[in-house]
Amino acid sequence: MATQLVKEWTAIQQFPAATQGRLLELLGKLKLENVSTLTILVMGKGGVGKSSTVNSIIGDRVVTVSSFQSETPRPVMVSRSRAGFTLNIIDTPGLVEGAYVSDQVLETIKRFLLNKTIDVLLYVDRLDLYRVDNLDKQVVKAITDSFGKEIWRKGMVVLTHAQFSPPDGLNYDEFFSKRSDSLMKVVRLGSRISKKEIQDSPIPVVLVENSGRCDKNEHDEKILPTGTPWIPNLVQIITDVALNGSKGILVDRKLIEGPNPNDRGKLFIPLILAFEYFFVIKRIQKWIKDDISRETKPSWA
Ligand SMILES: Nc1nc2c(ncn2[C@@H]2O[C@H](COP(=O)(O)OP(=O)(O)OP(=O)(O)O)[C@@H](O)[C@H]2O)c(=O)[nH]1
Repeated sequence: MATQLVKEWTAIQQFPAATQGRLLELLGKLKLENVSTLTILVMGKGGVGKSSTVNSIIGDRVVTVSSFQSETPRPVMVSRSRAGFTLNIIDTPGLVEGAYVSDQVLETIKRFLLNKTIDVLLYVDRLDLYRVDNLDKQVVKAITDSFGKEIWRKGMVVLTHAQFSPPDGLNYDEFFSKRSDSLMKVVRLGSRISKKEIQDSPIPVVLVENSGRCDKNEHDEKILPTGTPWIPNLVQIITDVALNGSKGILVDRKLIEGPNPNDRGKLFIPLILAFEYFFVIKRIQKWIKDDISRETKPSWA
């Protein structure tokens, strides 16, 4: 297995002093809790801003951002170390091809993750969209089927394009809450997590604005329309999820080669055949027999 190149996280110095200070504070908090490595998995549909978010967190253009569907559908892990702490971020290709979740892309991601432990899952989508549909549910379901329902205990929803003005004078907070509610519903349905489980351990929804034209505060930090500097806020919530007490997800062979949930139905095939035999075929045979016996024979027979 190729050794992962861990570079020094020098790009952290590109952040304004206030952001840098906050990030170092958060890394210190993780180290205090004996967490010296953090592996973040970034997943979602294509073009939603996964790679841009990875670049924003690192503070450098470490992965390619494209307005078009990426040409090399392979996951990439970026590793950076700072003061004895290692941050790994795994960027993955969009999960949707055409109108379906691509099994091939999923398989590539699973193989790439073999023997890695996922500490945090960033499920990325855009804020500036109005609808969720069955495909969103299928994407969440595919992640759940691949890594188990527990992955969502380490999950957070990241909404890009946060510097967006809702139409028709709609209130920003109201728009955000509607969008996050509808996405959370999809996450709940696709992950088979009950309402109660979500209430007990909510999945955080975090806003991100990767555009170079993002507004800044007086400390030169990129801010959300609400005024919150979003990079420290995002890393703060990543830290909270990392330290939330649930175990990280170890992607081992058993997990990726385990029973394909799509095969589960196959167990019922003998039962269905037996049902068909006794309740359908037998019944039809009986009807035919009864019909023959009831038939009046013609006089010449
Ligand atoms: N305005 C704005 N544009 C963004 C934001 N995030 C990403 N973009 C743009 O959206 C396009 C797609 O971004 P990517 O980061 O490549 O998206 P992706 O999800 O990694 O895409 P795939 O690699 O195809 O899966 C690029 O043109 C980005 O510049 C954001 O927060 N705000």
